[in-house]
Parts: sequence; structure tokens; C-alpha cells
Amino acid sequence: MVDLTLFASLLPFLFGFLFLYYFGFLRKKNQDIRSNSPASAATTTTTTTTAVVGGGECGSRDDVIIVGAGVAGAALAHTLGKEGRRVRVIERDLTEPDRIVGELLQPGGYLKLVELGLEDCVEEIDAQRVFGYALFKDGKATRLSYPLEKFHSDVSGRSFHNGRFIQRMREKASSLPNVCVDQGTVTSLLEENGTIRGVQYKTKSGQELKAYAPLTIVCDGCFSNLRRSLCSPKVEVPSCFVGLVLENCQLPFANHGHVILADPSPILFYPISSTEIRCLVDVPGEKVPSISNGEMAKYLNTVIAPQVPPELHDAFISAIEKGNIRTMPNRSMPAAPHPTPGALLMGDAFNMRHPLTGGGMTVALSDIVVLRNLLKPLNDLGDASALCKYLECFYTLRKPVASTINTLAGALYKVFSASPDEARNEMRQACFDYLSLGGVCSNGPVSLLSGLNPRPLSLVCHFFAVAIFGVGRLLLPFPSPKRMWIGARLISSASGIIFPIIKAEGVRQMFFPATVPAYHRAPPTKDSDVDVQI
Ligand SMILES: Cc1cc2nc3c(=O)[nH]c(=O)nc-3n(C[C@H](O)[C@H](O)[C@H](O)COP(=O)(O)OP(=O)(O)OC[C@H]3O[C@@H](n4cnc5c(N)ncnc54)[C@H](O)[C@@H]3O)c2cc1C
Repeated sequence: MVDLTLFASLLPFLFGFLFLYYFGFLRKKNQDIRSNSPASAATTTTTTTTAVVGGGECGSRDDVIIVGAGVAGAALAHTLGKEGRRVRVIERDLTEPDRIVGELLQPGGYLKLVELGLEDCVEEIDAQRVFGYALFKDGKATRLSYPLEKFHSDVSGRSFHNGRFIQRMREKASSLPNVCVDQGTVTSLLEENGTIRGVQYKTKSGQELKAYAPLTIVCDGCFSNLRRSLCSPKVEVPSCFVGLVLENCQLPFANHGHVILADPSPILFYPISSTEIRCLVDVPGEKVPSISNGEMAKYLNTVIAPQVPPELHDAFISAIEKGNIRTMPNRSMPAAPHPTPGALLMGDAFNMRHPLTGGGMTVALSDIVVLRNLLKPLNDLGDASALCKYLECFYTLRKPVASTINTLAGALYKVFSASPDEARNEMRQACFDYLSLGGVCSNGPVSLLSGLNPRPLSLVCHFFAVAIFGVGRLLLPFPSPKRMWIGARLISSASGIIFPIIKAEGVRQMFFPATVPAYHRAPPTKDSDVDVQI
């Protein structure tokens, strides 16, 4: 009897033991099935932490680690999460960013947002629709509308507070159960025999942790300190933007970006909410006048204010007096990757261009679409070197959009800046007059700039059409030797502007992508059912 009572009281423990053993066994079996690759074997040592904002809990079995949840990282996390990947995002600061970058999304970028299912991230943030640009020179203005006729009525540019847009994308990414968002600063990439296995990072509380995954995508932005081993960064800083917010005023052309061809270089205005207008003043060189000792306010009052359109002048002066002046270096860096097993660079960490044309977010989102389509047919990311070889086609497939936007940004910045060289000033005037002609002369360049028709050849044709237009004006009705000389220098200066940028982008990748061997590694169709053997 005693034995029976003892046996009955032990039964629950017995069942509990069997239950735990059975499910433990099942889980291990599943893990074994998943970890059939060397890279995923490394994940067994992963440190487990808890997600900071929503999303799934950060576990030990990630497919992808994303460093940085800015524009590129947040959009990528949502995209790969939606594709069913287990994604861990590690972001230095999850509070809403407050910055003067990434505030105008071109319509081409909006189309990419739609393709990624992220278009609702520009809703409920008081984003403003943008229908084109207004260009000002010497008191004259010309309107350049985006050619949107062929698109759905929703398609246009959007301008907003960058931080609000990023928070919307972060929220959307972390709403997926297989995406975990962790707050921490990645301090290094973990490398093993030339393959990146994961990252080392420091949490807010100072804890040093490691995380492992078959693929690490570095999106740590323009000041990236992780890109060094993954590319040859040749960063140039042609100028800086000085940012102000104007209130209680109306733009001369509502819902348009405004570009003033000022001296020494352009000034931009665009709405960032229903009540605020962003002003970005370009200051050539790497240094700007000091804000703290008042030199900046003096510069803005004396050099810039007289060139601001009258409708915005008073608000501009008030913004200077208010004192909320921000600055940011304008960096450009051609993409020069070192294909590395286990890792990939995206966003500004990978490639930058002058922000005059507001193209950075469009390039980043377009790259994400290319990468998503490439990864779609791959169930297993475990074979790092095969994946790396396969992904080399990414660098060529992204070129049409990226190189067109990059080249145009660099070329327009040079053409739109004042110069002591008479030929360069002729080119600037020719560009303004060419765009003012309307029709194909404005639609062509604007569709290149907006990412609606990113074709490198069209860019080169329009660029030289401007130069020839400029020379024609110099020679007609009567060419003089001096004018002929300026015309020749104009052509040479136009070539001197565009060819070095094209060279940096890569002539072959830009114009003859099919001759690049890696190009043919892309799957023949974008159909998700295609199974790719890597
Ligand atoms: C002055 C200026 C104005 C611009 N205006 C426009 C514009 O109007 N339109 C446009 O399309 N583009 C614009 N751009 C470019 C645009 O801002 C960038 O192309 C875009 O933000 C790139 O996104 P990203 O995700 O690569 O970088 P970011 O958006 O900067 O994100 C990087 C993220 O990584 C995080 N991070 C950094 N280091 C670490 C680390 N070690 N560990 C963890 N996290 C880390 C950062 O906190 C940040 O959240 C502008 C750029 C400049 C400089």
C-alpha cells in the first residue's frame, strides 16, 4: 500500500520528466536539421538577449544579422523578415533620430517602398507630397514637374521628418515575430578563416555580447566604422549642408522642392511637415563657419539671406535668430566592395553620393529590392563562400539605378555651383535654360533624378545635350574667337565633370553589365519558385 502511494506520488514527476525529455529531443532534432551548414553550426555559441522594442525575442538561430536600423537597415529587416528569415537587428540607438538627412524621398524611391510593402511608413507622419522641383537663378524661376502621368495617383515624392519615417519602419519590422530588434553598438565583425560569422556588440548597460548568423549585413550609415574590411572606402567631402527649419511661411511653389542656384553653391528648400520647411545651405569644403562664435549666423545673414526668394526671406532670418542651426558633411563614396563570405554592405556604409538630388534613400531601397529578389530562391544561407560568389551579381544588378543617381548627383552639384571659370558659368546657365525648355529637356533629366527612369545612357545623352546647347548659344548668331574658345572649354569642362564620376562608378558595369561574368549568376527569373543551386 505504502509502495503504491509512493508510486502514485512519483507519477507526475515521471510524466513531467518524459514530457521534457520528449520535447527537448524534438527541439534538438529540429535544430540539427537546420544546422547542417558550417556557418549555422557556429550559432550554437550565440548569446541570447531580449529584444528591446517588440518583435520576436532574440534567439540563438538567426539567418541574418543586420547592423543598424536606419533607412536601409529597418527596411531590410522588414523585407527579409517578411520573406520568412529569422532576422536580428542591432541598432545603436532606438529612440527617434532627429537629423537633417534623408527627408525627401524621390518618387522612384516611393515606388521601391511600394514594392517592399512599406508605403504605409510615409503615412501618419505628416509627410508632404512632392510633385517636382522649382529651379531659381538670378531671380528667374522654372518649374520642373516629375513626369508622373503614367503612374498611379499615389505615386509622387514624399518629404518628412527622417526620424518619424525611420521609427515607422522600425515598428513595422519589429511587428514581425521572426524579427528581433536589439539595442546595442556593434564594435566588430567576427571573422573566422576569411568568413564573417557574426558580430560583437555592446549593450546599453555595457555588456559585451556576440551574435552569430550565416549572413551579416552592415548598414551602419555614412560614418560606418565596420566597412573597412568589406570595401575600399574612398570618401570625399565636397561640401557640408547647414540645416535650418523655417516656419510660418509658404513656398513659392507648393509641394515642390526648391533649388536656388546661389553663389557659391546651391540652397535647397522643401517641406518636412504641414507647417515646417527645411532649408539646406550648401557650404563648399569640409569646414563650415563656427556656430558657437556667431560666424555661421553672420555668414547666413550676409552671404545667403540676400539670395533667398523674397517669400522665404523673413522666415529664413527668424530661423537664424532662433539658433537651431545644424550641420552635416556631404560625403560621396563609390561602391568598391571586397566580396567577403558571410557579409554584405548596404546603404551609406556601402555607397554615397552628394545629397543635392536627394537620391540616397532611393538607392538604398532599390538595392534592397535587388537583394531580396536574389535571396528569394535560397532556402539555406549556410554555405558562406558559395553565397558570396552568387551575390557578386548584386553589385552589377544594382548599377543602372545606383550609378545613374550617383553620377547625376555628383555632376549636378558641380554644374550648379558658381565658379570663377567663365566656361563653367556658361554651363550652369545652359543647364538652367535647357531645363526651362520643358518637354523632353526637363522630363528626361527629372525622371533620371527622381529614379523613375534610371538609365545611364540617357543621363550621358542629356548631359552632353546641355553642353552642346551651351556651345550653340555661344556660337549663335555670330561666333567670335573668344566665344569659340569658351565653347571648347565648356565641352572640355563638361567631360572633366562627368567622366571621372563614370570611371569611379565603373564604365563596364554601368553601360555593359552583361559583359560582367558575375551578372550571369543572377537567377534567370524573379519567380520565387525558382530553386537556385549555389
Ligand atoms: C545632409 C544630407 C541630406 C540628405 N538628404 C537626403 C534626402 O533628402 N533624400 C535622400 O534620399 N537621401 C538623403 N540623404 C542621404 C540619406 O540620408 C542616406 O542615403 C540614408 O540615410 C542611408 O541610410 P542608411 O541606413 O545607410 O544610414 P542611416 O539612415 O544613417 O542609418 C544608419 C544606422 O546605423 C546605426 N549605427 C551606426 N553605427 C552603428 C553600430 N556600430 N552599431 C549599431 N548601429 C549603428 C545608426 O544609429 C543609424 O540608425 C542625405 C544625406 C545627407 C548627408
